[in-house]
Amino acid sequence: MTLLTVTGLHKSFGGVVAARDVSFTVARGEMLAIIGPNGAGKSTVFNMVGGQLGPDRGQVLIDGQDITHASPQARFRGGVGRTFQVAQTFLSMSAAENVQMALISRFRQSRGLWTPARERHRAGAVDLLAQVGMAEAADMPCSALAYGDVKRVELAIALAGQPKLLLMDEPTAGMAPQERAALMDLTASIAASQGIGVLFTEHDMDVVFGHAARVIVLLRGQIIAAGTPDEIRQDPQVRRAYLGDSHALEPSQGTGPA
Ligand SMILES: Nc1ncnc2c1ncn2[C@@H]1O[C@H](COP(=O)(O)OP(=O)(O)OP(=O)(O)O)[C@@H](O)[C@H]1O
Repeated sequence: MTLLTVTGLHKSFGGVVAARDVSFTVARGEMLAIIGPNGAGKSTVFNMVGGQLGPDRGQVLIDGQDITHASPQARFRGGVGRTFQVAQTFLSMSAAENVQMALISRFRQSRGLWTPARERHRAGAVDLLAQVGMAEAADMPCSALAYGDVKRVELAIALAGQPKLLLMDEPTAGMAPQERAALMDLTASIAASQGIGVLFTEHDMDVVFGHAARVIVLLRGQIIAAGTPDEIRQDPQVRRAYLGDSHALEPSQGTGPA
């Protein structure tokens, strides 16, 4: 069932057309990757879905609701969540406290005002940490966690907002190959079991081909191919777009799909 519908998005910066008539959909539970060479327009499209950038024309619908001109905050309330980079996690706070902060912010108007801050949403936070395999580390400061574990906490923080659509910008940047596969396997299984659509940008082709259900390829602002990882890997136009870097489309040894 379709969750996100993007139709005819267009954006130019001066003379540069960064996105040209971009249309695609994301279904509930589906992992969709946006790829393309440097400057292809990935961030531009991603930010028009997230609300950080307004399109010149085109439309973004979530669950049939037109959010084209909604602020990032309004989109968040409408079910568009986003994972944030490690810098925005409070490293001195414990894993549980970080997730509690996200829950407090989600429920801020209504509940728990008589509960001491330390206990507020503690159970909910531990439950979310359990979903990402981090319940045991609930009371450890994030600064003491391995990088891959911080990424799991970030995923739990994003899930605290109960997103229908999760936007992940380069989710595995800076991670070791085995950690990348584990994080993306976890994301895919949570997305499938909770019916969350995931839209992600990624430079690592092992992550893309191993974990996306579908891939769209941008070149100079336009979608030149859309399909399953196998279809994309074989597509002559895609291979030409990556010319000079065609090894990028081949799986690297020992780090392929889990
Ligand atoms: N704020 C801006 N002002 C001017 N030009 C911009 C701006 N943002 C993007 N562009 C241009 O739009 C085009 C698409 O950029 P975008 O960042 O979306 O590509 P990308 O695929 O995300 O690239 P990368 O993989 O290098 O991050 C590029 O030519 C870029 O220089």
